[in-house]
Amino acid sequence: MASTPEVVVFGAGSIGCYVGGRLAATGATVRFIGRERVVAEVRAHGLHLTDWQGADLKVPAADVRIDTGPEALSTADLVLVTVKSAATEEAGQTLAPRLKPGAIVISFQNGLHNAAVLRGLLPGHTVLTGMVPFNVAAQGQGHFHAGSEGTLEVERHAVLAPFVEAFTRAGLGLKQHADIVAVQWAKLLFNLNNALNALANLPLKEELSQRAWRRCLALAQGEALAVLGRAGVKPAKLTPLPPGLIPVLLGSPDAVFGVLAKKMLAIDPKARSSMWDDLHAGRKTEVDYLNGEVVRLAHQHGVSAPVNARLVELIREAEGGQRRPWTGEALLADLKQAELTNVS
Ligand SMILES: NC(=O)C1=CN([C@@H]2O[C@H](COP(=O)(O)OP(=O)(O)OC[C@H]3O[C@@H](n4cnc5c(N)ncnc54)[C@H](OP(=O)(O)O)[C@@H]3O)[C@@H](O)[C@H]2O)C=CC1
Ligand SMILES: CC(C)(CO)C(=O)C(=O)O
Repeated sequence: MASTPEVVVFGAGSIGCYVGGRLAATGATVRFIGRERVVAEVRAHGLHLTDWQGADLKVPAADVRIDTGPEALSTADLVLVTVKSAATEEAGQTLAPRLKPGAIVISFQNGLHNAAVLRGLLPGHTVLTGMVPFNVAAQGQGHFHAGSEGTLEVERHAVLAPFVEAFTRAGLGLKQHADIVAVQWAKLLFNLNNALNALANLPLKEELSQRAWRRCLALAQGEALAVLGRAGVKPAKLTPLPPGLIPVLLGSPDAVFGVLAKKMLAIDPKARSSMWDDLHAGRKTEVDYLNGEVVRLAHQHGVSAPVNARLVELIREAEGGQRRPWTGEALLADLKQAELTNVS
């Protein structure tokens, strides 16, 4: 490995530009691979990375190495895969013939199986599961803003040692976990809100400030927790409150929630979920990799998950162009009805 390891971001979008941009702005050697639209934007404006706590970093256009082609992969020591889940297989196929021996790959994606998909396509390489806890919104003109807190998390592995300092210097952290599956499930419980946020068509903070939307999330999480219990999966504790108690907190009245869940509401007022981004841009969402995983696990264990199945159905409907103007109350009634009739 060269004295300064080379990091390549595969999938320069919100997460890729933000994480890679902060690494580049603080001295790491980073190259980006992305689509023409993002490449043109970043070449024109450079990268501007801000966060909700006031961090403000820039990489001038002349210093950003970004391309649509995969050439940068051949010299990468570490590849961060930051495409949406449906694009993981194609990403792996692009990486496979180009990575040099010993190159390491981290999947910084939501969902459960992206690293496994990459591992299957990249035998001989160490592929690690990562987790991004914070929200990033693309603001245009190369500006990416992180609207909530958290440090990057990753599966524990000795190969990470040469890279930890760069992530720390960038203010991103790189917390290593022995049980990354537990971390992924804990994150997925939060990501059950992605579908709700997309249907609400509201910023996350506004949505989570309304009890009816929180009660929808409590229903989806409660159902998922019951399925996890049945499957013997214990989600990690990523917040001061254990995962099992979060639905109770979510169900509390607005005034109580506002006081008890200050941290959960410490979100940039404009931030929305990545699923809202996808629906808004007319792209297929990751709902199958989030709520769909709860439905699949339920079926594997001989039970059903009607609330999450209904959310998958509603998001598919919205992907197909049918956008209903949901209120939290109307969706809550719909989800309770799905639970009652229990067809999933
Ligand atoms: N945004 C957020 O706040 C958070 C997102 N995440 C997760 O992080 C992952 C990435 O999300 P996000 O950054 O929002 O996604 P984006 O859609 O913003 O970024 C992914 C980018 O990769 C591009 N891409 C896909 N395939 C290729 C390819 N073969 N070659 C080059 N570029 C490619 C996409 O282009 P195109 O769309 O044209 O295919 C897109 O521009 C997801 O799993 C998401 O759930 C996790 C935490 C927070
Ligand atoms: C950070 C969070 C939970 C919400 O933005 C997310 O993961 C997403 O939008 O996909």
